[in-house]
Amino acid sequence: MAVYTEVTEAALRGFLADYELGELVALRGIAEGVENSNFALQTTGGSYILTLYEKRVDPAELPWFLGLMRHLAAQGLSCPLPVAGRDGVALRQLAGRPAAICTFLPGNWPRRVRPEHCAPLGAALATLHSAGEGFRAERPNGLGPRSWTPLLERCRDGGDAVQPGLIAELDGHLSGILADWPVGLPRGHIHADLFPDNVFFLEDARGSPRVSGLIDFYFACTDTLAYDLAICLNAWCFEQDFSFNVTKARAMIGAYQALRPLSEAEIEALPVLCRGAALRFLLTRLFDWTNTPPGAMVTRKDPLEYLKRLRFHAGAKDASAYGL
Ligand SMILES: Nc1ncnc2c1ncn2[C@@H]1O[C@H](COP(=O)(O)OP(=O)(O)O)[C@@H](O)[C@H]1O
Ligand SMILES: N[C@@H](CCOP(=O)(O)O)C(=O)O
Repeated sequence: MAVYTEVTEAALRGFLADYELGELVALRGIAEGVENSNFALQTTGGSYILTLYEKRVDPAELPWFLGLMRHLAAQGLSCPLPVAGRDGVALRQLAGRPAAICTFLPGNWPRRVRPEHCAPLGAALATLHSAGEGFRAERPNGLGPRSWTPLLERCRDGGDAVQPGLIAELDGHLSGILADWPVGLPRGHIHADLFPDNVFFLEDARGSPRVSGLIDFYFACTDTLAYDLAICLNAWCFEQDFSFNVTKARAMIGAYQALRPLSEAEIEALPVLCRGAALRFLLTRLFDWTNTPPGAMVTRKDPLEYLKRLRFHAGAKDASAYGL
């Protein structure tokens, strides 16, 4: 569930009075999502998304996220555009939370990823990376390699209850990844969570999917560009039995490279970037799994799905495992 904070009609009407969006028609809570409370908002002016930022997002970072989305949208990327109130301010307060209204994007995220989704996704990722150029402010990756040791420490007590021997195995992966982690690769603003549920598609007249929008920029940060590709390889290219689908990977990387060719160093680093990306999602999922009291407002996801991915990457000798 992802409506953690309820909004009364009176509070919403008062909030909307500060915008030029017309009158309230309907507000519907959106069950999907993990981090924030999201609502589909309809006014006489159109359709929007209202987001109330919950405790896991640092309010001090919201201007950076909203600024990045505004920049990307201005570059022509289809992403939510924060809507400003009459005073020009987009980040406001509602029901005791920081809140913003963004434009509504059409399309649906793919419940089942097909190879045909992967080329448009690769192209959208490369477009996002180049659209981010020129947005001056940087945001360090709070979930980058330096965070993984303390995160694993915080999972140490409960981890082996999830799977016996898990912590020792993760200790081994973590030290290997940190030892091999590349430095000096091209950097820029990355999405850092571009999972299928954050990418909307529409089908063209011939039934081929095309990306209609990218959402959920609240993990975005300034980091290694190829690491974003590694996150997508993890999130899009494994089948339900956790076998790796190299056809999907080839399509994704090929379309990415058509817009932003990878350097030799980036290609060489791909296996360790993929290992790191798998470990990052494993650790945050494991943390939520082991540290979330029953009834808390966090949607838990299975950490072991990422252990299977991590083992695949650990066995990859070089980038040929990804079809390169
Ligand atoms: N700009 C948007 N346009 C259309 N739907 C959106 C938009 N933003 C969010 N949504 C809807 O809200 C859901 C949750 O959004 P998301 O940003 O992933 O939440 P969270 O940050 O809590 O994980 C999405 O799956 C989608 O259905
Ligand atoms: N993609 C992450 C969880 C973050 O969820 P989101 O709804 O904010 O994309 C994972 O799968 O662990």
